[in-house]
Amino acid sequence: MQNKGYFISSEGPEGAGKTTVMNLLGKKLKDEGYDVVMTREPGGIMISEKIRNIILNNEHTMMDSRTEALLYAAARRQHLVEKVQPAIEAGKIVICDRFIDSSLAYQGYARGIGVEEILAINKFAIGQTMPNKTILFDIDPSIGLERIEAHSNREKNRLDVESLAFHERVREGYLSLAGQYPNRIQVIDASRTLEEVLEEVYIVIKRELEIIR
Ligand SMILES: Nc1ncnc2c1ncn2[C@@H]1O[C@H](COP(=O)(O)OP(=O)(O)OP(=O)(O)O)[C@@H](O)[C@H]1O
Ligand SMILES: Cc1cn([C@H]2C[C@H](O)[C@@H](COP(=O)(O)O)O2)c(=O)[nH]c1=O
Repeated sequence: MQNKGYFISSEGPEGAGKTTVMNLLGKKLKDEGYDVVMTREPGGIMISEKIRNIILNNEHTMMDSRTEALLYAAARRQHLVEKVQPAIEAGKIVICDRFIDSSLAYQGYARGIGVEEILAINKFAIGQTMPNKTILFDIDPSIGLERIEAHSNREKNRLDVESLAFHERVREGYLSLAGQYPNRIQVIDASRTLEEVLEEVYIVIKRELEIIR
């Protein structure tokens, strides 16, 4: 019998450690024999990476908030149909760095467009496909931004350079979503060491995988 596919998303403010931890998790699961696809939003496939470059370009300071929200949704749609859904249907585990909750937290809450409106355009984009489990890396945004300053060699993008107040609203938005969807969204304290965070995420995901397989 073919394995059932499983869809995991990781979420959280800038510099929370999502990419680092989920890459290590993906590697651990692959070593155990799981068929894992690592991907990210916005991006993951050519068209969506191109949209990513438009959204995050520091020169695009004039971008309207609703244009931004629609571009994220468009990138999500293409990535979903081209990469995520086929992998899930083939019985793979998909680990996606950010998904719909990023739009709800960043565009819905922090930009102030409203969660219901962002949900509506995203329902159009994704239909019924939602993550089975979402790991929310919760951290004080000032710590996350410090981590990026201190260690990360990646360039700061148009969203990174928003005010601290913006990033604090992002965090509040995420925590509110976690309250609304407690079965799907698992909050993890991401301010701890890398090893501690990885261990907790691993335990959560293994428990889920053992239930479905
Ligand atoms: N638990 C941790 N403690 C200290 N530093 C960490 C921890 N986790 C990750 N880092 C470091 O913090 C920086 C940001 O991590 P990472 O890129 O994984 O975050 P992210 O949540 O994916 O960020 P973004 O969404 O902004 O791309 C990296 O330099 C990484 O090595
Ligand atoms: C999917 C998605 C992302 N964002 C923001 C969040 C980050 O600031 C960037 C992506 O950069 P990362 O280094 O890959 O984390 O985009 C958003 O505002 N809305 C979204 O839907």
